[in-house]
Amino acid sequence: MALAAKPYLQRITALFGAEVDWDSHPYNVPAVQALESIDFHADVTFFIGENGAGKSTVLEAIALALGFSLDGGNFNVSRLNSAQEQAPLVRALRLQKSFKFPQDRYFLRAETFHHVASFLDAANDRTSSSKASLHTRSHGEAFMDVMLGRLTGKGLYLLDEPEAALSPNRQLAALRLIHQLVQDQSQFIIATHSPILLAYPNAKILLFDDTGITEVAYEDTEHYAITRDFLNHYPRRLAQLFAPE
Ligand SMILES: Nc1ncnc2c1ncn2[C@@H]1O[C@H](COP(=O)(O)OP(=O)(O)OP(=O)(O)O)[C@@H](O)[C@H]1O
Repeated sequence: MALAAKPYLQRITALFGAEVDWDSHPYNVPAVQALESIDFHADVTFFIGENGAGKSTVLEAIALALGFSLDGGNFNVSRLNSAQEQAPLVRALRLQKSFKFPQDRYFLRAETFHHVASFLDAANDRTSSSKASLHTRSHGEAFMDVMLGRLTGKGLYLLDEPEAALSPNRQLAALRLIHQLVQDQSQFIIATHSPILLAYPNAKILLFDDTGITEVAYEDTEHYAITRDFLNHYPRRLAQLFAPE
């Protein structure tokens, strides 16, 4: 049987040393405390969970361990970002990778997208569909430009809440793009709250919560259940929400 190129990132294992202070960030986050290992799906792995559950903390540590900048972007941004601050969790992570390197890599974060856009403008790296400065585009347009224009396939892509900038319609477009890139030998690891993105077929969905990190089925996620219930019954749910105590 031929060896599979994907997943490029197969597994992370956390080895915590005796020096770890479990009372301080990031080790006081329950999902980090419970982190032993994560096996990634060859196509798409999602990190989900409440705000503050630790999704970005773990995704960021993986990104840094892979050589990305904290700000995100590709490896060019990483190399030119000398102010790289090493997150402590990185030191605990061991990465198990495929024999094959991805041809493309990108760490896309809504939070720091402004910095990456500035870097790309300064480098005059305007390969986006608009060919314009990313700063003259809306947040969502610029985010979509990066996804459409810079993710070139056969890649390993880490996305942190990509939906933050995207309309529901653009989230559908992002889903289609993710599918095209998966079919072109790409792997995604995505932290998200979007019930639209989470619908990606056969993805591995990992729920971060107080008990640790567990795999869940799409229709068992709160994202699916709450959104579906609210949209189907929103007048009643609004009345319940706004009722006096
Ligand atoms: N630099 C920091 N110093 C101390 N605590 C931090 C720091 N960054 C994050 N935290 C805390 O760590 C916890 C996990 O944060 P993280 O950003 O990983 O959550 P998240 O699951 O990505 O949340 P969200 O869905 O809101 O983005 C939170 O309680 C947060 O307040």
